Amino acid sequence: MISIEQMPLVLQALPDPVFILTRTGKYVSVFGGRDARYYHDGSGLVGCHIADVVEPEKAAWFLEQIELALETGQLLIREYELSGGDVEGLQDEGPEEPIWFEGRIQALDFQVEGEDVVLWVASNISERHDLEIKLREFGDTDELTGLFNRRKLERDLSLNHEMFDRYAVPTSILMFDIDNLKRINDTLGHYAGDDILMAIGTICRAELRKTDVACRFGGDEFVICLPNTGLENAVHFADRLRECFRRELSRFSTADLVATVSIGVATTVPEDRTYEATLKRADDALYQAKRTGKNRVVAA
Ligand SMILES: Nc1nc2c(ncn2[C@@H]2O[C@H](COP(=O)(O)OP(=O)(O)OP(=O)(O)O)[C@@H](O)[C@H]2O)c(=O)[nH]1
Repeated sequence: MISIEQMPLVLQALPDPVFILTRTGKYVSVFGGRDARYYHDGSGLVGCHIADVVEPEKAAWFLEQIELALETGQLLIREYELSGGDVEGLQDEGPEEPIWFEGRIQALDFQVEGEDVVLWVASNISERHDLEIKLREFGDTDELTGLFNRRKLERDLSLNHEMFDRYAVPTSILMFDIDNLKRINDTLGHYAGDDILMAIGTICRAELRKTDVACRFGGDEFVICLPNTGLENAVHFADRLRECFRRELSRFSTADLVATVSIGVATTVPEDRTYEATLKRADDALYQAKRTGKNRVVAA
């Protein structure tokens, strides 16, 4: 057993910093943080309030988490970014660059100066965070829309083409492109264009079946793969989707600019030797939809 006198030495030796914070955000104590590769020495914060040393938006977020931990009594685990420069009162030791932290926050069963308190353990997870971002790049998801990316689509289309060759199960492909996005970007700004792309993702998630695969093919072009669906049903669905986009995207329209989509539809036929052939026919149909006035569906 270690003695009560040894306890402070143990706490000081902890690699991750441990804060005791009151409900109103006062730093009552700071222990540990000995891993100087990762942390600024937080000892200068004792006696300060979060709101006095951290910029207002972040301070409000910290106070919310403390409140939640006290209310629920549960262990809260939160990720956040903070750099030494975000906190006044830190000495100039520790890393310069912003750090991603995992905070583990737990209510304590005692009060300090008449206030409820929490224990806040802050671990540096920057390396893990960078790795997660890299993994996402190699993954199947398009970051902006949350839809699948081209890599995933091509795998699925290839698999579905095999199903067609073996069992004659047809797959339909919808290829669509936002109308007039260039002018919308130029008029309303690139962020408005991004909002439209994100709205496309949301609509697809709401309208598609679990077995359908929607992906951002690149830029403002999207592809939806409908397994086990013939041409007639695919065209019917495409038209419903086109109308849904027209309705939902109307909030981005101005007097002389409408955000709609044009859709080309193709279904596997025996002449399609590879999925690329079906995709090419969908692309040609999309081109026709654009040429004949936009905001329409054309079947290959
Ligand atoms: N905001 C935003 N715009 C993008 C993104 N990716 C591509 N674009 C823009 O989308 C436009 C697509 O070009 P086009 O398809 O030729 O232009 P369009 O105005 O949609 O023309 P039509 O398709 O003929 O209606 C380009 O101006 C790109 O810069 C993106 O991630 N965000």
